[in-house]
Amino acid sequence: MAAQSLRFSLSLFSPVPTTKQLQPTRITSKPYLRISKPIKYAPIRSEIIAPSTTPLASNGALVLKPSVNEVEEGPVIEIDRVVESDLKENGFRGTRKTKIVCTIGPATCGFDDLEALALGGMNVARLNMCHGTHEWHKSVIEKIRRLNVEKGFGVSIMMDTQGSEIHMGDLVGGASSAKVEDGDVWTFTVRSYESELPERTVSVNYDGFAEDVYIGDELIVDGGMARFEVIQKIGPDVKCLCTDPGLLLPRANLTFWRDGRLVQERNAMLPTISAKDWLDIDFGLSEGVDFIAVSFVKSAEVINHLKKYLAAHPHDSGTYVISKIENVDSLKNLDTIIKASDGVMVARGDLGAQIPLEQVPSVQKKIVEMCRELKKPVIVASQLLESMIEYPIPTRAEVADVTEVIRQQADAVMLSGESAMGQYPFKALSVLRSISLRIEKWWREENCHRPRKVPIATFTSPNIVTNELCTAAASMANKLGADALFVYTKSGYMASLLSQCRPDCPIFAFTPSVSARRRMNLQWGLVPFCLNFPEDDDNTLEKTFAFLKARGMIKPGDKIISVSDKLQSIQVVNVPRE
Ligand SMILES: Nc1ncnc2c1ncn2[C@@H]1O[C@H](COP(=O)(O)OP(=O)(O)O)[C@@H](O)[C@H]1O
Ligand SMILES: C=C(OP(=O)(O)O)C(=O)O
Ligand SMILES: [K+]
Ligand SMILES: [Mg+2]
Repeated sequence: MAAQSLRFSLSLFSPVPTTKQLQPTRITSKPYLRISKPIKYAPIRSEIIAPSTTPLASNGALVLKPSVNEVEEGPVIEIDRVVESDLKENGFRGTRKTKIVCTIGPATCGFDDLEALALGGMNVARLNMCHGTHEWHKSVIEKIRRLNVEKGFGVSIMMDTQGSEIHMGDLVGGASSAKVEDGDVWTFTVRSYESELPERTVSVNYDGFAEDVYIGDELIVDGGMARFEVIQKIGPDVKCLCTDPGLLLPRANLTFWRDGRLVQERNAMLPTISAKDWLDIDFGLSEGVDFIAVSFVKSAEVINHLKKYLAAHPHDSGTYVISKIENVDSLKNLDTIIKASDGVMVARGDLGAQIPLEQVPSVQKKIVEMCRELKKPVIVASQLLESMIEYPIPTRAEVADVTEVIRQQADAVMLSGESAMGQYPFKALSVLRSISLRIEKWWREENCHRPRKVPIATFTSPNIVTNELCTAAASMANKLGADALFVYTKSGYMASLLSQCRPDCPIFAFTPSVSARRRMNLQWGLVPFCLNFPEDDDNTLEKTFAFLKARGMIKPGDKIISVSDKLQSIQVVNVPRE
């Protein structure tokens, strides 16, 4: 029996491809239609060519200028090398559609670790600003950029704010965890200690905490990692008796319950984006991050405010704002929050501390469905493979949970502690990849397409036409058994509409903008390419075919459905022999 299950595990969770198995990804040719052999992989310029109409970021990392090399070599198509290898190995339809976000932490911050994650299929690296210094995050960002540039990956970067819910500070002596036993008395304090905290003392980030809390309140750490009862208040110190033993982790979230109900008033006084968060956001912008995930969003206002701030910021190149749904207020305002955001994260960790755990699965399902209806990408996060922080294989229950997320067709799944500080980050990634491939295949074979009802109010009038065009193209692709959908897109909007239709075939999204390419990394079924064809070019499709053929990515006879916003047209084309 043991041997059987071992065999099963090994075949299900296939190993990460090695560097050798993967081909370089650059496709370059001169002239356009006569394809020379792909040139040798060259040491790379910082970023890609943009047409003169693309707004340029003043951030060094994002300035889009053609290098001398490109001018000489002609147009360039860039695709993440792992995606390219996936397309070749698994076939177009078999290419993984669900995207993977990995939180980077001490277990994965080395260059080789990041490379292994990129090889294993990480699409987006998440940096959690609850932890680490700017210096630490900057070095991770630099390593990822270097990997992208030198090794041909297309990994995007998401910065996740700390937010200002009530949470603990670091533990005494910088410990990574502290055990609390039944009957222990701990002090939760708002005092600031110049030197070391006394034993059994925990600092709390919210100044009003000692005044607001009542004797008899229940204090829950991280949704139940440990529980206390407030027994005494002495100025800034609140003495609490442990009623349910467990583990305290640094900066753990705290919630308060009175008469069996979550106490929320005090949280309402805290800003969603704290002073620290604004500094982190400025840092993220100067580093050119692709996504900013905002923790503990309560309403759409804060997202609108942040988006205005980004639009006016000299370093912004269209950074996407992701709202994390993780508290009761966000559930009350879901519709407006989703509409205001560029994407959403179901942050099940904190969410599970604020609503009864048994409600989390149905809330997740509802949010994923709403995001599909409102055409916004959605990430399902936290505890997907929690046991893999310690063990090399997941529990059957975790496999069932991930399976359900993939069946719900969320855009992305996320690893937190599993990749940040776990013992098996690469195995955890491989498990996510294997389950995605398996369940997506099942979905295609069972023909599970269901037309989605889309509220018409979601679209402004020009977008209604674009939406109809995309819906029709995706439906044709399924009915005609197309090998791929092609879309030429500047901002990624049309690609996003196609992705929302969840077609059987991959969507090759060609964009001149490197930042748009990276933002598309979060969306289901999109295969983002950077492509620098001039905007007024009439032979874009033929040239694209020529490049992809030279690369061995398409072959004569492949059926392609190409969608163009400019011409408001759908073309069905078989890749020509010449
Ligand atoms: N940048 C980092 N530096 C150190 N540890 C980190 C970092 N990012 C994540 N971790 C560790 O991984 C754990 C899980 O990550 P995550 O779920 O993102 O954070 P949290 O537990 O604060 O919600 C954290 O509790 C922390 O121990
Ligand atoms: C993703 C989450 O947020 P964080 O890890 O930042 O607490 C969560 O709470 O599930
Ligand atoms: K966070
Ligand atoms: Mg959270």
